[in-house]
Amino acid sequence: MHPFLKSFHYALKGIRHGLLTERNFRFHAFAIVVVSISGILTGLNAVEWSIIFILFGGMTALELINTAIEKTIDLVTKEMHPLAGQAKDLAAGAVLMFAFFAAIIGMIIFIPKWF
Ligand SMILES: Nc1ncnc2c1ncn2[C@@H]1O[C@H](COP(=O)(O)OP(=O)(O)OP(=O)(O)O)[C@@H](O)[C@H]1O
Repeated sequence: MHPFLKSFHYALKGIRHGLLTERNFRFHAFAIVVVSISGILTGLNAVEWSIIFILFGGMTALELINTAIEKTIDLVTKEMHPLAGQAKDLAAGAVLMFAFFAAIIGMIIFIPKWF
């Protein structure tokens, strides 16, 4: 297989693994479907769709990175260690920060169109 196709294949394997095993990733995938249907029904313009797609990409990418960090820490140590806990909490905090601001942006885009 061509090296480029190989990396693409591994990346798809990672996304598939996330979908099959990570509850949070499945939640984000579900949210993408719900927001996309709402966007179609609401009638967003090109700029609004572009912002929404950036949020979809950012949110799912961050969730996958968070999972990768969790797995790396679990590989490095099975012991309880304050640094391991902090690293996991920081990665989870990064996801939460993005999700919080994504929700605010979503409200800024959708709410004025509904009322
Ligand atoms: N090796 C460790 N040392 C210290 N604290 C840890 C360690 N592993 C996990 N923790 C603490 O427990 C929390 C939850 O850990 P972890 O995310 O691995 O469990 P989980 O509940 O299975 O998460 P998820 O459902 O997202 O897979 C971490 O955020 C961290 O605070």
